[in-house]
Amino acid sequence: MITTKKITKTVTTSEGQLQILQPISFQVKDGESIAIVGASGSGKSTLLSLLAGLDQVTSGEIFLDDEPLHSLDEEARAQLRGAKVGFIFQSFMLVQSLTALENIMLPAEIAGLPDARKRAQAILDDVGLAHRAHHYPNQLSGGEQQRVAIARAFIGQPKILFADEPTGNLDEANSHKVEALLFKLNRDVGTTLVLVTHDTALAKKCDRQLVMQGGALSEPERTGDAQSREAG
Ligand SMILES: Nc1ncnc2c1ncn2[C@@H]1O[C@H](COP(=O)(O)OP(=O)(O)OP(=O)(O)O)[C@@H](O)[C@H]1O
Repeated sequence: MITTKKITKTVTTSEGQLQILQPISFQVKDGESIAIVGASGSGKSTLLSLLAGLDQVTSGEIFLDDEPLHSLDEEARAQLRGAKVGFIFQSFMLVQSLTALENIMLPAEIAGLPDARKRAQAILDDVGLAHRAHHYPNQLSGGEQQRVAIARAFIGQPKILFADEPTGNLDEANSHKVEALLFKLNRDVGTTLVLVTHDTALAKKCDRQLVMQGGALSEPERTGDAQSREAG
């Protein structure tokens, strides 16, 4: 689903060029769940932005579902994101002037999918919030807002979902609900999951962890859960 070949990122600062990602190569299989972990400033969010096509690599190659992201311009990357990619952010990023239902319908309407309202209602039901359809984001708790954001990300049935600290703003109970939902959708819809997280419990539930250190990837670490699944 994702292949990166020696991707790097260099930014221009007032003190000159700064390489924030060293050459990084790895693969993510179809349907896999991956946690990108590492200390603050190690380059996790930068890597996620490149993988999701939100930003462009300085050098190297990235293939997303066989499409060469590195050679696409912004418009083509936006088109690819619209067709195949879902996003979830720590800060939910819901449109405050739209209800929960309308927020979920929005990407389906933009994509011109038929029955946007019906689909949105069904998925709102899936995330356990049918009774909140006509509430605005500021009338919902953080956990509820993140479940709306997950519903919005999944309405287009993305092949791959990127999440930056999806449980970062949530208490333990809500984190568990959001986690359960992400892995349920990963299983049921077959969506590949790529998460950046500081939450070690969430990272351990993924098939694999990619550990970032100083802008580079240290050896991928096998998770206990994945190993015991294999053993069992
Ligand atoms: N546009 C930029 N200009 C200069 N430095 C940058 C830029 N973007 C990122 N950096 C630096 O690159 C490094 C990696 O940043 P990044 O946000 O990817 O780290 P992170 O691992 O996601 O951190 P955190 O866990 O704190 O969110 C940091 O030292 C950051 O300050």
